[in-house]
This record gives sequence, structure tokens and C-alpha cells, in this order.
Amino acid sequence: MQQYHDLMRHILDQGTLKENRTGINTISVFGYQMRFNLQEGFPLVTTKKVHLKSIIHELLWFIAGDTNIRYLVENGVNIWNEWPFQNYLNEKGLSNKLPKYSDAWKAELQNFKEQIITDESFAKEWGELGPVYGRQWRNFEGIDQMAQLIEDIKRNPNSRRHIISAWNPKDIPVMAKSGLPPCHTLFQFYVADNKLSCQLYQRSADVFLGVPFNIASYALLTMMVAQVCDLELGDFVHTFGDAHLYENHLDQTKEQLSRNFRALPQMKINPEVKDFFSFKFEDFELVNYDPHPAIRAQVAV
Ligand SMILES: Nc1nc(=O)c2c([nH]1)NC[C@@H]1CN(c3ccc(C(=O)N[C@@H](CCC(=O)O)C(=O)O)cc3)CN21
Ligand SMILES: O=c1ccn([C@H]2C[C@H](O)[C@@H](COP(=O)(O)O)O2)c(=O)[nH]1
Repeated sequence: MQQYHDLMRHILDQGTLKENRTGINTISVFGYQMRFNLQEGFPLVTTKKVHLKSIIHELLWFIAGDTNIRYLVENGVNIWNEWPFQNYLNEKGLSNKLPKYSDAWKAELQNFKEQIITDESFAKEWGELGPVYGRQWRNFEGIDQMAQLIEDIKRNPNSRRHIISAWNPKDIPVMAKSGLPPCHTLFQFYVADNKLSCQLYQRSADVFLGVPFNIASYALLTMMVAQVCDLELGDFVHTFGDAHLYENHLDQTKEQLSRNFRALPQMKINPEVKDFFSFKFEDFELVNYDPHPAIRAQVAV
């Protein structure tokens, strides 16, 4: 995890102060790359505890083509709630009464979450994020990119066209309203020496909160694709556009940088699963994860 710490340090040393739509400024750099050899262990950050359960459920939710937060909330995953919630406040004309990040806003967010679980029609109306990742991966203007990718890797591993794009220009304005235009914009697979590698282009990266999730998610995705295509593991290459630290994450970042690395855990996947779309939560087991304690931080909405 040296590489992740190098990225945080690089931003602290070289980053430029920038404003953005969230109201919380960042320090940011443009263009950066990390590489993780997936044979060396599962790249889950060890200098703070990362909630892997959220990552697995989120990935299965993308793969299922789901775009409503209800499945996530039902499974205790709360990382996507703030965006449909803010949209709900805006539509109901409540956003002035409940200023973002205030205690009243946080209390109302809890109510919103309860209603998503208990009231199916409320979830249908307000829990929908629009045509985000799940939609674009499984139904990009009628194309199931994920199913095609798996078939193409099996049939023609040497191809240089193993790409999935979540960036659908037609849908960007709709996504901007209820969710977010995709941050993990495009990814490509590569097969050499019977090993599968994956590279992600991430246009915008919240390095303290989002990036540990993104690394683990794409490492897991690569392992799943490798298993169903009968390939060994290669590298996960993580390429960034705007990589930033929010100003209210700087103390947490320094705290994390003061901690020592620990050995990487291993991810065990049920070897029986050979159909990419049949993976279930129970098919994944993380072993030997011994992280430092979690570090809390507020997500910028
Ligand atoms: N500003 C921002 N940063 C992000 O990382 C981000 C977004 N927005 N919007 C969409 C998704 C949602 N993601 C998120 C949202 C919240 C956490 C978060 O709060 N993580 C905490 C607790 C996680 C938990 O316990 O489930 C953490 O300590 O990692 C992480 C990723 C990643 N994305
Ligand atoms: O998987 C994700 C999703 C989102 N982020 C971060 C990156 C930015 O801080 C925000 C998105 O805001 P934009 O104004 O649309 O760039 O969310 C992430 O790091 N990882």
C-alpha cells in the first residue's frame, strides 16, 4: 500500500487548492498512476479499516444492472444515500431549510433511509440514481457491455478492444441530477502470459474516502473475470484525472500517513462459480485482514 500513501503525500506536497460544486474545497493534482500486482495479495488499504462488505455489495449491484439504492440500504450499505437524498430535498423545496451537512440534514437523511427500506413505492420514486454504472455496464443504449466483454476475453484474449465505458454523453445531464456522472469512467482488460490485467481511468477521485473503495472494487472485478475466463491474475493499473483531497480530510490523511503498513489480506472466491452473473455475496471471503482502526470523515455531496 506504499503506492496509495505515495499518492496522498504527492497531493499534500504538490496539490493546488481548487473550488468545486460541493462547497468543500480540495487540493488536487491532474494525472497520476498506480499499479498493483494482484498475485501479491488483495489490495485493501491496511492503514485504516475499510468496509469491504460495502464494496462487495456495491460491485454485485453494478453487475446486476441495478441503479436503485434500495438493495444497498437493505444490505447495510450507506455510501450512495446522500445523492438521491439531496435530490429529494431539492425537489421538495427543502434544501434551504436543511443546509447540507447540518445536524438537521443528517437527521432527515436517517428518515430518508428508513423510508427507502420500509416503503417500496417511496424507494421507486426517490431511491433511483438514474442511468449510472449498473445501467451503462449492462444496457448502454441496448448493449450489454459486461456480457460481451466476458465472451470477447474468452474467444479472443489478445484483442486490444476489451473496453467498458460508463461515460454515456447522452445520459450525463440526467445522472448529474439524481446521482453523479461516472467517476470510474472507462476500463480495459489485457491478457498476456495467461494473466488478466485491468486498467481503470478515473476522471475524478476522492483520494481519502473513494479511492480505497475503488482499488478494492476493481481488484475484485478483475479476480471475478479471471476466474470465469480461466486466467491467472495480472496487475490492476489505476490511472487518475483529477485526484484530490478534500480540505476536511487533511487531518485524517496525516493521521493515516503516520501509521505503519501491515501485510495485505487474501481474497478467497468460491471456485465453483463459472458464470460471471452468478456470483453472490457469500462467494467471497477475505482472510488475514488486520488493519489499523477506521478513520471517520464526512463525504462531500
Ligand atoms: N465526494 C465523494 N466521494 C466519493 O468517494 C464518492 C462520492 N462523492 N459519490 C459517489 C460515491 C460514493 N462513494 C463513497 C461514499 C462514502 C464513503 C464513506 O463514507 N466511507 C466511509 C464509511 C463506509 C462504510 O462504513 O460503509 C469510510 O470510512 O470509508 C465511501 C465511498 C464513492 N463515491
Ligand atoms: O467511485 C467514486 C465515485 C466518486 N468519487 C468522488 C470523486 C469526487 O470527489 C466526487 C464526484 O464529484 P464530481 O464533481 O462529479 O467529480 O466523488 C470517487 O472518488 N470514487
